[in-house]
Amino acid sequence: MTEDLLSTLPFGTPTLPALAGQPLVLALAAAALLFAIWKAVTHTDIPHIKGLPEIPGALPVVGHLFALGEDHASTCERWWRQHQWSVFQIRLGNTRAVVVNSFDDCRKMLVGNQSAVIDRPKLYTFHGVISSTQGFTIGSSPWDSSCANKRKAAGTAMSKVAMRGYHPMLDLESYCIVRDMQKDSEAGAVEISVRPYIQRFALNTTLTLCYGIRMDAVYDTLLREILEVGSAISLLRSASENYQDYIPALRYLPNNEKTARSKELRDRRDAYLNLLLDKVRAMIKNGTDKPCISAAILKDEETKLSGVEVSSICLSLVSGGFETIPGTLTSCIGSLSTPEGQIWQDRAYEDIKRYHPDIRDAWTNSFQEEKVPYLNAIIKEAGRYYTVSSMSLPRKTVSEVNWNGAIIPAKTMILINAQAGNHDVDHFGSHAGKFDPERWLEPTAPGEPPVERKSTFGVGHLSFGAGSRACSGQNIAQRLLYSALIRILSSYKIVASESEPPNTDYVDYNQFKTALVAIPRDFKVKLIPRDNGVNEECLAMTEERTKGYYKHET
Ligand code: HEM
Repeated sequence: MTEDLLSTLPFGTPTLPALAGQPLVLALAAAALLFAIWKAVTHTDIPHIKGLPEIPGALPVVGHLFALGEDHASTCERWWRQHQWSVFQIRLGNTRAVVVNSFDDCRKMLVGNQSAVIDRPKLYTFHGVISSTQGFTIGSSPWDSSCANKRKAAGTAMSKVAMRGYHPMLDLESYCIVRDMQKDSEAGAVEISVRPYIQRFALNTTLTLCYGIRMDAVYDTLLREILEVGSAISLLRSASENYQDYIPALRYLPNNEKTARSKELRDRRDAYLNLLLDKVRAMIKNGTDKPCISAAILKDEETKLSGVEVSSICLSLVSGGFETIPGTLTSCIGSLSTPEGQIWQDRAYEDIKRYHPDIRDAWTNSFQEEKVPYLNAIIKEAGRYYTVSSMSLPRKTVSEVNWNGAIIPAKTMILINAQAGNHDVDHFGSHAGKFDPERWLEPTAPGEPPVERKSTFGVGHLSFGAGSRACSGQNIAQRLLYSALIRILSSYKIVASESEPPNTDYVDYNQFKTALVAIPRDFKVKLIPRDNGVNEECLAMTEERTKGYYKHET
């Protein structure tokens, strides 16, 4: 065949090299094609960062997404310990991310580089579909002047000074927890699940702040709709649930279920947000509105914020607290109900009595300040141990970060593994994996009252983040946890159910590892009244005092 071909060519044609080269050219072309394909399937928004280790085993197209599994925080913690790299890079599909694990490195990244890591990444499903109507929440807004304005307005609304105006709300909502626990547990005779009461508490407080509206029933339809939609949206923000954020081709699949589900949730959320704002408008018209963020803005009293910014602030506050507070407080009660936890409860009760010798005084003066050291220690430990937002909220660099000589470029996603940092034995000691409120107390001689240990870094753990985009609701969150816990612990001794006990493992307590905020597994407790007579008296007294507050219930 080759000879036949050769015989047809004119004399002098450079036939031999061409023919000899043909397979070579084909091979080169094939290699170039393969290289181009390889480049395309391993391409990332940010090229490989020199000098920063990358976890081996990234696959084409998906990168480390499959290897990360459902529980990103625990997988990254394991990689840290296995490779001895606290800071490493991974690939989430087409997105390069830097993961930070140890306590000291998390602190150094968030505080030492706070202007560089002030941004948040934009994700296709959450930003492009779910947030297309009400604007981005503060926690998901990229850093710009609008985000700065929203953050400032939220900061003012939740400052220590503003908190004074919320005493009636804290009084009423923490009272409602005990009122309904007392009723539903038949004064301790029936085991109950505590989470629904705490969910209503968390949601009502932020709804009151934002709209001056609350719901009295634990299973109110609107309340449950807000909680259900919020939780479903939280699931759609997780990387493991949403591959289309990192593998763009998936967005174009026919019958894209994620997009359809996102649109459905967006519409349901729009419906209740509009309903709430309409209620505020109606109350303003009738002169019955309560002081709240949206009424102030609707009446154009103070700000230069746009309508979308107002919705965004209200949405941020409502979604900021409705899962984090129940996640932390429910799990905390789970740990306190164990045999060991009951000893801490007794010590807390003793400390409450030290500051409020008459328990009725703990009811009238429990929401103005956080002064009982043992309770503060329990709250800190609950925040640390149950890191409800295990991978925090993602950050993005706006400028280069020089990380021990490796240059992390602008626009790189930064993931803070708060769960790993909060259980870092190098920082919290060898018992970092144990729930122990007393780690936050100074060692004292027997018989001496508990004294809080001063923290050198914010609240002392990473659960509220840190630096330029730290949790805006941190002050109010601490006060909410405190005002609920002091009343619950002064009313009851809490004992875990034998048939449905709590799961107190700091990873496994969470039933949905893929969600942005943990949802504790269900459990039940028995409430043993400390003094039924005093409980009834405190409830009656608070019922009377809070009668006039926030009548506008749905
Ligand atoms: C136990 C309760 C809470 C926990 C554990 C928690 C945790 C967090 C975390 C980890 C962040 C991201 C911080 C960072 O990137 O460094 C955050 C941001 C935020 N939180 Fe909280 N939070 C809690 C309660 C609340 C409450 C009650 C509100 C509002 C009423 C709230 C409002 C916000 C807002 C607005 C942001 C966004 C800040 C920004 O991006 O600039 N949080 N929170």
